[in-house]
Amino acid sequence: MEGPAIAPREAAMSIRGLRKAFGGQPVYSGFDLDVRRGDILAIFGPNGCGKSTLINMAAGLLPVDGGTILYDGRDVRDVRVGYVFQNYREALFPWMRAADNIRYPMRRMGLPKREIEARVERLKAEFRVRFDLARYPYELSGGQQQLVSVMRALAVEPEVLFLDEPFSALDFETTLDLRALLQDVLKRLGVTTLLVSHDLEESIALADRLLMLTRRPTTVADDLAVPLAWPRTSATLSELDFVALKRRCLAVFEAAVAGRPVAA
Ligand SMILES: Nc1ncnc2c1ncn2[C@@H]1O[C@H](COP(=O)(O)OP(=O)(O)OP(=O)(O)O)[C@@H](O)[C@H]1O
Repeated sequence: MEGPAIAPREAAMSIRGLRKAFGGQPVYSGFDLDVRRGDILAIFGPNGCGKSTLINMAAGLLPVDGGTILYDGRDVRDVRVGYVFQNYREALFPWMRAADNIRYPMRRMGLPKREIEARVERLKAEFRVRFDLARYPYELSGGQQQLVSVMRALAVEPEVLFLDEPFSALDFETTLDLRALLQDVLKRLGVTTLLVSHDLEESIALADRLLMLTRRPTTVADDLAVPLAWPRTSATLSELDFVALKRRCLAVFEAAVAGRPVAA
């Protein structure tokens, strides 16, 4: 029997009653969140409100103190995840050539060599890579290294992708290039993505949905759909809908930083 023409977009990720504290100071105390399959969710909020903590727990890198984080009912250990760290300099294995960095998680998965090479070639084409992947990370620019990190994260064909400040260590030109490539690939693959960014414009430009957080103990200050057409280009940033969204987000952010309620 054939499946439905349009796949149902039920919750891919479901967080219920999440609790986390550091040194007795609560970061999350009873936090809930649902993320639909294929959505790009940007998480934005004041410094230290717990954005990295949230995606690290969701990615299974950090234990929760209480509550559940499930992916269609599955624990994160049973889900293929990709993770791109902020600091590309520390994220890649320096003793491995770029291509071997990308192959590494696929080798760990036990994929056949032929499949590994096919995926490397596919990623090279997807990201229009023109530099030599036989080089070592130190022989590549920052943007090229971060691109290799992104390719490595996608090589496992993740069900969920976590991006923690993926562009923050890059110059503006490289950021724009990598952002454009990434949105293109993510939208085509339809991979559920959680993005932490300190840049409000970037968060809006890349997201289907923007989650604004409060100061600790962290709650949701606002949860906005970003119904702007894809692809989003530099022209998108001056469109009226974009500017209106940004204005609203700024008001929410200022209220969150000041610890006061947001005006309706
Ligand atoms: N391993 C840890 N031990 C103790 N405190 C921690 C630890 N990790 C995070 N924290 C604290 O928990 C809070 C949330 O940290 P987190 O890095 O998640 O915030 P963030 O919103 O990502 O911050 P930023 O905007 O500065 O990147 C901060 O106050 C931080 O100091």
